[in-house]
Amino acid sequence: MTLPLTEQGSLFARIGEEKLRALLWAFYAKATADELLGPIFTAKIGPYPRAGWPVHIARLEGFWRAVLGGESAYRGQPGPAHRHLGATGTHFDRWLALWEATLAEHLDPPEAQALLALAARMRVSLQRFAEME
Ligand code: HEM
Repeated sequence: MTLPLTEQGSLFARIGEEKLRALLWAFYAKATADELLGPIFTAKIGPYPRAGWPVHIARLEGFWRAVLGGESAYRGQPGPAHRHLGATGTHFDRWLALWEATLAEHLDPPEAQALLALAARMRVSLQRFAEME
């Protein structure tokens, strides 16, 4: 992403693997319980926290490690993964609201703010893919 590498590195270093993992599980607990987002996630990944969730969260952990400057084996393509889900701007608004709430519960304000800004920036291109025919 566009933060300088040193700053990204320090973000992952400051948060640490355990907090990042706990944050992701907590976020997808909220997302799957949400009346708007839940059905989309459940249809694709299965009932939280079983079915495909441990694998999906491990994948997202790799994604966020890469974004935050940690070591990562993530080689996915987040854009295409959002095609044909039926997700619109309303879904992305809700996603970001739940992300913001989870960040506030798990991280200190500077890290929370940084992870919110990163997701808000990525939203633009992910939503473009989501709304492709
Ligand atoms: C800025 C907001 C978002 C970010 C940063 C994000 C990030 C990601 C990432 C990194 C993946 C993994 C892609 C891969 O397989 O390599 C993913 C998958 C997925 N996302 Fe999102 N996402 C966002 C918004 C949404 C929204 C609004 C929805 C709709 C409810 C959604 C639904 C999904 C689903 C269902 C998958 C699994 C796709 C599959 O396995 O085929 N995401 N997301």
